[in-house]
Amino acid sequence: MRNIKEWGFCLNIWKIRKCTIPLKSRLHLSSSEAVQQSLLPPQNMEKSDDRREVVLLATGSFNPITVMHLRLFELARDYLHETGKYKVIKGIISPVGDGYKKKGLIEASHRLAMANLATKNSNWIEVDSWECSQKEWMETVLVLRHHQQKLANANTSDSSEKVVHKKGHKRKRENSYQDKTDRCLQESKVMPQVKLLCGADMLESLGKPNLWKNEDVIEILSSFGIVCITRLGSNASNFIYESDILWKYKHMIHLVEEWITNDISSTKIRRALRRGMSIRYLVPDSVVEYIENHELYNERSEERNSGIILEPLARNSKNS
Ligand SMILES: Nc1ncnc2c1ncn2[C@@H]1O[C@H](COP(=O)(O)OP(=O)(O)OP(=O)(O)O)[C@@H](O)[C@H]1O
Ligand SMILES: NC(=O)c1ccc[n+]([C@@H]2O[C@H](COP(=O)(O)O)[C@@H](O)[C@H]2O)c1
Ligand SMILES: [Zn+2]
Repeated sequence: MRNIKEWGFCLNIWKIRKCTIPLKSRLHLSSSEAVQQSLLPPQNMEKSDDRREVVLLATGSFNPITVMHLRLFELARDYLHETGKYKVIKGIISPVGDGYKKKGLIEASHRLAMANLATKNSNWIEVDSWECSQKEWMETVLVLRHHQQKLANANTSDSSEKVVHKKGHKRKRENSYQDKTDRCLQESKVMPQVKLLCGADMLESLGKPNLWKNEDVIEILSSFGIVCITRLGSNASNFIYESDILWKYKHMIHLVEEWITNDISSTKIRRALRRGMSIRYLVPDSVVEYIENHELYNERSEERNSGIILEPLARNSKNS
């Protein structure tokens, strides 16, 4: 754990480094002169990338996963990259646990398996089973915190590995001024930010009484941020305008327009399956095959949790 003094130290060094960049022009140095004087990195060194690294986390039922769920990630990544400020390093699909008690929600093991099949060909989207392997349904803010913490842990172990490596080479510089500075700079820059990825209907659900706690919405917005993809039937920008909380944190919401509109939803996929209609090209082929092999989604599965109150509603109305 870094103490306040050390953070202050990092900040000062960062300020000093920032100041060295315009220094080059003030001193009228050529690039090679500046390199010699360590003001600029040499040409053959990798250019520094100031973009904030982002991990996109999509939560939901994925009952079953559709091609639209996968599109959300591609749209969000393109959008964030186009801002020039962010670099998306990973996408995570986190299916909700069975304790969510949504009508028609089939077992998490099947939803997880289908999501794994659907993302098999992606080199950046993965599926995480942590949320759905919990005994009880959990608030989305806890899932975001979990993944942010995981990144923080990975980051810390990365930097200790670097120290071990240096020790191995008998370069015991880790306590030196330069080393501390480099580690501070690396850690504060490298630490990626988890952001919640959702469709406009999920954003609108934030306003439903008893579904989300106000403090959770505030934490999601202020500590993580939301990337929201427009969806037919929802008006995200109007919802942001009408909600005082969302309006206050609108700078933490990235609204992404899907121009190639497509009204695919898991509800419609399940409906088609109940009616014996094809779902080919709406979900990946491997998922179609999995559904057929396991005979998922029928009249009976649609009645699962029927008459049971959705867990967040039950929990929040109990506590209010
Ligand atoms: N066509 C779509 N456009 C935009 N967002 C979508 C679309 N389909 C799903 N999403 C988003 O994907 C996330 C997971 O959604 P979910 O698993 O509920 O899928 P769904 O298609 O909405 O399913 P269901 O019909 O069962 O509610 C949510 O944030 C949802 O808004
Ligand atoms: N209070 C909360 O944290 C809260 C409330 C409602 C839904 N959710 C989440 O939003 C997602 C909604 O998924 P569906 O659109 O499939 O119902 C799920 O991941 C669910 O856990 C979170
Ligand atoms: Zn939905």
